[in-house]
Amino acid sequence: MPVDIQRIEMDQLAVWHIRRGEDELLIAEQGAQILSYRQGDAPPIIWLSEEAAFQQGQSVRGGVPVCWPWFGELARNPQSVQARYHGEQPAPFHGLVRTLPWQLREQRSEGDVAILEFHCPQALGELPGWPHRVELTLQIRLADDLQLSLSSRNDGDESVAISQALHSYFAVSDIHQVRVEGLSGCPYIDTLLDWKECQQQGDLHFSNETDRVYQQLPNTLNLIDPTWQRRIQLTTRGSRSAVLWNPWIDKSKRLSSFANDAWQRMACIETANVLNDVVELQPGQQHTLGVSITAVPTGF
Ligand SMILES: O=P(O)(O)OC[C@H]1O[C@@H](O)[C@H](O)[C@@H](O)[C@@H]1O
Repeated sequence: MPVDIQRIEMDQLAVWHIRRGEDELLIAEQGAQILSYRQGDAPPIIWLSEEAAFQQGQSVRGGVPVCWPWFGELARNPQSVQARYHGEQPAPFHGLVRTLPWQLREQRSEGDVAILEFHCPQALGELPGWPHRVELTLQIRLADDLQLSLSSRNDGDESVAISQALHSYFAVSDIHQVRVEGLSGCPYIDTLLDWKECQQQGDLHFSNETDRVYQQLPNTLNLIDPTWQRRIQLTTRGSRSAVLWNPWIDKSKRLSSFANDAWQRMACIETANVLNDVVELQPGQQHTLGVSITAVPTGF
């Protein structure tokens, strides 16, 4: 199967365009952000907003933004994560690296597998208000599945605590029709019910705004889409937590680069290390947060 890797420009952003047979993957160098992923002429697997803007210094809506070295609002993170930030500016939502220039360190194909590795030079002691040295890399491996591995190695001489997520937006036929399997029995925090602790019973169906932090997860989740006759399977590494998010009707109107009705076409399952699953790295220690994403046809 032929593999072709090319650098293109999308408005202000440098983007890597990878073709593997009929499959297509787009990755912006800024934030090492996957923008979209599709296999052949099937509907996309990773969703990109129709209103996405490709501007320097702005996170692109959709794809897989990297949230690091904290996830969401810093003040909601464990004290160990909060204590690492000493910035004068209010702490940005979802951390410090999603709008930074990352660098492509390596691109190669091994047989019919494409491998690209990005790193974030500023994480080595130059992030504003975050005076730690971490070698931060994202390896992207495109085979029959898409594998993402976000590695952090503490190159400093003090321990460092981080929360993080691969904030993946998945394309769905209709949010009302899909469900997430694999969560049953797991505890979760419902951020929309004043961060109440709850427990999942059965599969998750979306019927309202959803913004939950699931914990103690197994390493496989499935997003089942009967209309598109497929399930998207996520197999994770180095993670026991995930954020499940859909903004629904009202919040959609407040989001940047997001059509008012786009909530019907996407669902986020964000492979994470958050709350009691945050990562503490001693000097020299490394952690990899990984997810493999694959679409499996189902016969309904
Ligand atoms: O608009 P942003 O910064 O990309 O965040 C999008 C969403 O990201 C999710 O991870 C959060 O749980 C939501 O609360 C948030 O709205």
